[in-house]
Amino acid sequence: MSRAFILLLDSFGLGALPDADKYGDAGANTFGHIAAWAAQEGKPMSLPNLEKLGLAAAARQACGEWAAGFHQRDGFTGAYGVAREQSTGKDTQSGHWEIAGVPVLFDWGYFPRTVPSFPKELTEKLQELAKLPGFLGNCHASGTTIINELGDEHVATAKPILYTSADSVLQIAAHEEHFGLARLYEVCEIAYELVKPYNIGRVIARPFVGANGDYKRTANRHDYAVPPPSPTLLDHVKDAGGDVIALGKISDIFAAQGVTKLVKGPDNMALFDRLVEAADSAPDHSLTFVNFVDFDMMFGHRRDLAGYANALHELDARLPEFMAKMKDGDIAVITADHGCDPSWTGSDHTREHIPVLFFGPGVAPRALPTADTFSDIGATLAKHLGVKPLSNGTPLL
Ligand SMILES: O=P(O)(O)O[C@H]1O[C@H](CO)[C@@H](O)[C@H]1O
Ligand SMILES: [Mn+2]
Ligand SMILES: [Mn+2]
Repeated sequence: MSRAFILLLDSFGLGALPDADKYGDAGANTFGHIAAWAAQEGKPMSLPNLEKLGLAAAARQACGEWAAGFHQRDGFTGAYGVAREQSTGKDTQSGHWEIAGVPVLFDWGYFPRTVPSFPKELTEKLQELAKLPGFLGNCHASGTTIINELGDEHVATAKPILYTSADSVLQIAAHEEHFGLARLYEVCEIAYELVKPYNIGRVIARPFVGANGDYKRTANRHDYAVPPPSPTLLDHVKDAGGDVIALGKISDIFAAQGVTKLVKGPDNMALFDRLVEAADSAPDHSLTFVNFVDFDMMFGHRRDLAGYANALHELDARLPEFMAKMKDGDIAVITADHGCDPSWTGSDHTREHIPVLFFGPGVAPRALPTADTFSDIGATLAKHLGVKPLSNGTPLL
């Protein structure tokens, strides 16, 4: 058997990158600040399985300090280190594509922090083509906050809520029942075509339900993402005849390029169930790639330290279940795509190192040098699977 598994904890950064000051993120540290908060609260974190793989030692490599409550110096079972981002952004697509061998070296388009945030030509055209009465929002916002602020007016007027963030995104929130889910998707498809000249990475449909100032997003989010500009690890595996199993939002992030099987799940633990199933059934020469989105969406952006810590504990507790399913010749890596420090100002991502924790029956435990690009992860897996080498990155093992 020769299979590969990528377990990506969306936003699980291990400390600011050397260039973080350019992003307003000098000193950001997703893991470090969660651990410090937990220790201060008198309930220090314990992630025995991740720590054994080298998580805490890797975090120390990134930021020079032990995370509060963590200190394992030997007895590791994984090959551990950290990686620096070569892409110019700190967004999900840049992080994932770079891991898969395609760093984003061009600049994404971003919408300014003004109100309105979107160019008039764009909103006018969208209003006309989608036959809408107008828009609400048209600003930078946190998605959960803005639906509660503007939800009543949206229901009353049928004007969708348009917003963006520090990412290269145009997000459209609308009520699933009053506005209609199919209608929201239709508006997003039109918007996806219209944002092309602005070099925007994704249009995201953000359906919600509820009434009277109390609204909640549903699991029917849909991302309309631009495809990676050149072949990624996923394409290389698929081209070599291997299965590429995308769990959670992976298929959206790669615009389905290189994906042979897509499995969604409502939350981290459901996705972990799907991962364990994939470990059982994925064929030889396959790549299984899972994105655990709750870390970012539910806790990082929401600046919820307790929720993030709890989600880490939950994931750590289930790792042995996955490990028990690994077969000879399998390799897995635990990593992330960027940071989203829940102690940081604002609600956006933070520019950080990501963890690189390789493990599996044939992986000799060791410390790895800091990787200069996330692509070293994909390059390592391409080598392991014996597929065409990636155009970026050097194998770490
Ligand atoms: O505040 P919400 O809507 O969750 O937005 C977040 O989700 C988007 C996509 O991951 C990012 O751009 C980020 O801003
Ligand atoms: Mn992300
Ligand atoms: Mn995010």
